[in-house]
Amino acid sequence: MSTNPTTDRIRLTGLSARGYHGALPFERTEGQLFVADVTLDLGERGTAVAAVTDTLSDAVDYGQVARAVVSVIEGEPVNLLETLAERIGEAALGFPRVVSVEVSVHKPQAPLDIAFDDVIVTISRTAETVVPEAGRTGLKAPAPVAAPLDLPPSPTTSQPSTSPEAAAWASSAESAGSASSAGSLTSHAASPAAPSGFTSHAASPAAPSGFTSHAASPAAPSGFTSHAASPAAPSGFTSHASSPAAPSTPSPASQAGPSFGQQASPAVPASPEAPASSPFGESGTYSQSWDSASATSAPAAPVSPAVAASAPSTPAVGQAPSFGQDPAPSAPAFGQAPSVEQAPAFGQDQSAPGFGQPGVPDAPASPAVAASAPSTPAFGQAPSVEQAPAFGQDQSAPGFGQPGVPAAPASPAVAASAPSTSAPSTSAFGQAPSLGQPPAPAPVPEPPAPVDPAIQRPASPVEVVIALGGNVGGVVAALRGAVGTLRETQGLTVTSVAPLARTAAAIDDGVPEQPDFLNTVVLATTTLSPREVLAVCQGLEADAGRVRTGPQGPRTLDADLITYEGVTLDTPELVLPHPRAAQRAFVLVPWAEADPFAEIGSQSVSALAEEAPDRDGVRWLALDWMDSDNLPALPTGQYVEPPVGEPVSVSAAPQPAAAPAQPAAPAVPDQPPAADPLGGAMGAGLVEQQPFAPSAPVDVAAVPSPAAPAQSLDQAAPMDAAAVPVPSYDQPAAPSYDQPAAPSYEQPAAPSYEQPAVPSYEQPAPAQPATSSAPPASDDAPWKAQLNWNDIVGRQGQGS
Ligand SMILES: Nc1ncnc2c1ncn2[C@@H]1O[C@H](COP(=O)(O)OP(=O)(O)OP(=O)(O)O)[C@@H](O)[C@H]1O
Ligand SMILES: Nc1nc2c(c(=O)[nH]1)N=C(CO)CN2
Repeated sequence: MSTNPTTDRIRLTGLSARGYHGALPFERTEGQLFVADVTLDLGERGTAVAAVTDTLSDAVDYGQVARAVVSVIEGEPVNLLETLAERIGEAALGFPRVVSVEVSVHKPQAPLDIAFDDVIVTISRTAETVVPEAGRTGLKAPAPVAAPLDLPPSPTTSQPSTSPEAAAWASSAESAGSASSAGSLTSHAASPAAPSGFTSHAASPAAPSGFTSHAASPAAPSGFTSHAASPAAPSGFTSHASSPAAPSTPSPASQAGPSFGQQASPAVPASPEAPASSPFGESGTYSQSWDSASATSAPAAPVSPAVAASAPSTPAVGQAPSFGQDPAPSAPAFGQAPSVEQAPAFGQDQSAPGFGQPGVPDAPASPAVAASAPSTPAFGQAPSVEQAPAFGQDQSAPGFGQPGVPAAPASPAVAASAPSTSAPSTSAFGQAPSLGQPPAPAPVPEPPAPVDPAIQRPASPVEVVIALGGNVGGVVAALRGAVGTLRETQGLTVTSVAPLARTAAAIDDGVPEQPDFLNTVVLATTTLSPREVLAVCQGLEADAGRVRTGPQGPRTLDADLITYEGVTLDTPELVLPHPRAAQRAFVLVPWAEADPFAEIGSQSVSALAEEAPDRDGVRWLALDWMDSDNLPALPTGQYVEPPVGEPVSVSAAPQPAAAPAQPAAPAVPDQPPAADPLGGAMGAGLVEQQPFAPSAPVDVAAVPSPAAPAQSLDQAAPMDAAAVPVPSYDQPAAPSYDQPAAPSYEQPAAPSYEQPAVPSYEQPAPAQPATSSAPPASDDAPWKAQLNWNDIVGRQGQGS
């Protein structure tokens, strides 16, 4: 790296946000996680002054750097990681005292069709080497976060320049000015929230000659003049933007031209696709209804759709909506700042790796995901964060600061509320207000502490539901591993593990067919915040080496947070309850098994399960799949279309389901991987099904062993044995699971039958031969092995 190890440096790692970068169309519409590590080289003794004065304005405010980086990630989409890294480098170099920078950009969810941990592009740049991109003329050093974002000055406030925020503003201004390198620096800094007529006189005495700021934001009210725009750009830099992506990334909100005091913050590089294109970006509100956990709940002021959608990139505070709009001091407008949620994260030490996810470094498992995803600075930004750990939550909630659980988001949200509630006589940065700043600001009525339910930890454990599924690779192992990890995750207690369900892939029309899934649901209680639980889920996926080839492509492990007790949420990062869970039998069926009285959105999970469009795709359930040594040899079994016209009245109830075969069923056990029975490729297993012998059809797969019997969802349903030609165990052609010949994923012994090399999902083996009564598996979808129709569960035993 070009940063010099002998010089002073600041490192920010795991800065995470959702971006829409990539060359593939779905990457532009769906977005994905990007993580940045940034090392700022401050030169020799670059921190010395700050260390002596202990004053933020003499330091590089890493909170602002973090926000700037996230703004770039959430900003204008680019094709390449290289470009993204370059822009982040530009943003970082835009800060005073930063002489060079190393940037690593991670794309852990990159659309590769093989398992991988991460894709990382690392660049090193110095101020001199930053090259403006074509089409970005004049944007050499985008002001990372325009200082005005710190300031919610109000035109209706009698003493705008003396508010705490103004003090912070002035502080920032001074910081920027004093830090500015010699030379003319013109900053056309956007000022998203600057109120009409507001003029900042916070010019720094140290501001270099020629430093001129033009508030260029479309939302910047006329009359606003800032002499303290962005943090100083390096020598020779001319900044025309307050935010890297702002000028070229019109967000719906910005285009809507919200007036000052309203929710949207146009100058912020809102995620280009959010809200319109974000899969979860639909307009909506989030609200929270903590029961016992609402120690510091904000007035659940609904967030406007625009805000909710663009929350992560909306510098709420700076908007000063409450000041401009609501004369009431209690200004619930503060409560609407989804930003609040986010601010704290940046004030925190982001260096801590993921929590509860040992071995999953930066990306999804990192608390940074939960903590830093949003870029919205709240209330005076970082300073607040560092002040008040309040939050009213149990900061000692297990899960942090414990072995394997780095203490990262220790006081995540907290501080959000601090700024204006803390001593107003002190600048928001906690600095002595004497450093060229205006006099101590007059006390401003305390707004209610804003609370973002996404990052709020409950005071006492709440129930959560996590759905797990996968259809590529060693899914059984992945699912077991995920449950094991959840059990070990501090702050989370697994209370129940649902049966394992084999389910047909529920995918939209037009999406290529893919192997059946194995799905389950984990019930737990937690003291983690919703975002933290989401981060845990994403860590599970990373642990499993999640493979994704597209939005609905097969995956090694998908872990979704289905419900979090008492919280509804609609943000790009997290929607609660999960927006599609109520229509997904592959979630509802196992969930209902684990908790027959469960509800989602006040509806019975059991009832919804029966109505779900993919209900017929639930092929069987295995109860003790976590511990059983007798899982079906075929994790996804055989697929046999139900006999047409034949009344089927079979359930997979324990007894009949244990009957392993029907005569008509093909004998096609999968080959378990010889070396790693649990880690074998599930997809491969699906495509490599081979008959023992055409003359000895065996239905091994689709039927759980007696030890792990298929579980009828409708056990009360009478079984019409007569209508079901279910062979007995005595049938010689139907080997039981006790038979050594029956391969099992639990039985490492290599199967005796000969198999070709294990094909991969991408390289399917030849289709299985059909039996007399079963339709042949198609060549183009060999995993779609025939389903034993008596393995379909529920529906009064009717297969479909
Ligand atoms: N309740 C939630 N649980 C999990 N992820 C969520 C949730 N709400 C929003 N998300 C976001 O959805 C994004 C995409 O998730 P993921 O890639 O798992 O989707 P998917 O598996 O393709 O589809 P689905 O979410 O329908 O299973 C994640 O980055 C995450 O931030
Ligand atoms: N059967 C099944 N189908 C799916 C599943 C899943 O887990 N099981 N997950 C999906 C996206 O997460 C899409 N479709």
